[in-house]
Amino acid sequence: MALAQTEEIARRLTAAVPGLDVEIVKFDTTGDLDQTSKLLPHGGKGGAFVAQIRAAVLSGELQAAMHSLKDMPGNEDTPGLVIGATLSRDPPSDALVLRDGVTLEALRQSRGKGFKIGTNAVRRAAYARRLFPDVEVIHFRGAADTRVRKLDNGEKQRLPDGGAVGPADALIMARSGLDRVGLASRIAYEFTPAEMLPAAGQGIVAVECAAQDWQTRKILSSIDDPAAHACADAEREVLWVLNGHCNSPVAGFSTIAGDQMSLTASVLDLSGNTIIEASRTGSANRPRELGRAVGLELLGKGAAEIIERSRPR
Ligand SMILES: NCc1[nH]cc(CCC(=O)O)c1CC(=O)O
Repeated sequence: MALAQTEEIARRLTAAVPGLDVEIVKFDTTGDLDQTSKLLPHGGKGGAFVAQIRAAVLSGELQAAMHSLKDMPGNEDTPGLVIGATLSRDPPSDALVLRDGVTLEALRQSRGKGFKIGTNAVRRAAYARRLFPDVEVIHFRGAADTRVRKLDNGEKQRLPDGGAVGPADALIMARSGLDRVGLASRIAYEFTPAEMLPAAGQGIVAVECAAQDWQTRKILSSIDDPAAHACADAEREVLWVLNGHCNSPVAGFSTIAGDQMSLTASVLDLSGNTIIEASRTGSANRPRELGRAVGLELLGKGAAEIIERSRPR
């Protein structure tokens, strides 16, 4: 998936800047190699996948780095780096993938009783428990195609403690991720934002570069999508205000209509029993202001306490 996204950036750059020579450099991060452990020991999802690549941009070894915006920590900045471009947003929704023989109907009617849903995202797990209160959510990770293969083969997922869970009956995954690896046909159902609010930045590919590398910044600005960038700013401002961490179920999703932007964000506890939501509309030209207002409203409703309870120590 990461390679597909990077190739897309390269395609857009070559189209926008005639004569530009783009070389793609692949990184095997610790996070990629370790498919059993939870991601937290590496410093969280962002820590695992992002730190090594960022160091290469800061040292000048790379001019730019591709990130899924959703995976970039929203509660801390990397000094010296900026997001030089965000590509136009792919569909931000989460999707349900089922093994042969399972139907959405059966899941809904049973309230999930007797079924196992695989995901490693705390936000998807919390929303899954709200939608299907009796379901068992199991830890499931790996590349998108690997996860689907494990589902189809009825394979168990190994856990860091040596145990195993599964097999899964269903998975919840990003629709955009499934699209990018050619598995869109496996989408049995696409959750609406009302059912499962997307993660901040979901579906947006970001290109990061050195703040002082003006030449690269100029080149990247030619592939920047201002609407996606504004949504990214609004949604990430919520994370910033909440000091949200990678183990906290936080969602944030904005849309633009004309000169107005609407932003909804939520904070859940890990069980999905508690949910706090805030929704506002404001000027699309001031996305951070809107993000700040929504974030502060969530704090006013008690979001910080829920977030701190799930913070890894
Ligand atoms: N954590 C992995 C990851 N990072 C980005 C996406 C795809 C969605 C996106 O582009 O935001 C995925 C897969 C998934 O969440 O199922």
